[in-house]
Amino acid sequence: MTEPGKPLLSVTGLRTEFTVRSRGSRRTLRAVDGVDLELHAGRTSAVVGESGSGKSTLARSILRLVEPTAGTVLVDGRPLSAFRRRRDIYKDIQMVFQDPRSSLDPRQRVREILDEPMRLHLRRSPADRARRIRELLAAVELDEAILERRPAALSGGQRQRVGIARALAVEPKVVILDEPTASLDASTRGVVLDLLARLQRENDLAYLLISHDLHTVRRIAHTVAVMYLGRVIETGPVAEVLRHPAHPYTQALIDAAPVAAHGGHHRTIRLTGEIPSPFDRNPGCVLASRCPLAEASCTTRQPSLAEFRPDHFAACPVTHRQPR
Ligand SMILES: Nc1ncnc2c1ncn2[C@@H]1O[C@H](COP(=O)(O)OP(=O)(O)OP(=O)(O)O)[C@@H](O)[C@H]1O
Repeated sequence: MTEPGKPLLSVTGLRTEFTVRSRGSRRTLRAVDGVDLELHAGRTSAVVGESGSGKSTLARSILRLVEPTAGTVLVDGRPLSAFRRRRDIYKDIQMVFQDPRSSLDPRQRVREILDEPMRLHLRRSPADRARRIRELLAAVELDEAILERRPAALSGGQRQRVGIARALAVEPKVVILDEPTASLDASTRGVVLDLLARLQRENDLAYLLISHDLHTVRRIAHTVAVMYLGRVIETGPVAEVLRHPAHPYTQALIDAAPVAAHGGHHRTIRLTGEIPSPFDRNPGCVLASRCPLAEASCTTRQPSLAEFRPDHFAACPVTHRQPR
């Protein structure tokens, strides 16, 4: 896809497998299956998909919270495997979590929550850190009175602002936003999304937005990758993919949240059944067992991403062939 400049984060062929006990034996579950992704300064790439599609495992693999089985991750051209200690990664890549109630230490006051990442990752004097804490509070529009409070004494929106300020404290290049507004009510959600967009512009941050919500994706993302059972099945600029979804799975996702289509037209796709167990894969397309358009070859050959329209890629030869 045409993007300005060199990528800040580049993921190639990322695969993450878990060995789990199932029906009395040890089996391998492939949660992320050959994902490629690029993030650019000042831009947001979203990853969407149903629960279980592998979005969180992808984020955790990038941060090395789980060890990937294969693939490479480069930050500003430098392989993550070359970082001596895992925590050195967090100087460059930070994460904003879905639920700040569980990701913020309930015993710490906000001042300690914001100071800790700077103590761990930056060599700054206490006076510098205190100045930075004031800057961070102003950036996320919180009052300094909040510094002496603990997370339980904050509203949901205030807690998530603290989570965002903590992520920005070390001046990272890349921020992974894992469902950043899922725990917030509808009115706070919009305010926090606007705040994230402003902070991105001001700091030239690259965001990886993990979400199942196409409204959020449409609001702040520039590009989107749709994941299903560990694979990216469609990717492209957000407006283009939402208006002209190529893959039956993306079409079904949009049908479930019609406002996100933003005036686009596509046939209505009804998938049958549930997302299958990641163990019961056929050698072909990951969607074949649920897809109304599936042909015989879909169960035997795994389709790869091919350009559907300019900058827009989809892994479905059936829709590529059909008149639209
Ligand atoms: N630590 C683990 N051990 C074994 N299996 C796991 C582990 N973490 C995730 N999985 C499995 O990997 C697959 C992908 O899960 P993942 O949580 O990445 O999906 P997701 O798209 O983020 O879902 P959600 O939106 O519910 O968080 C699922 O089948 C899940 O059960």
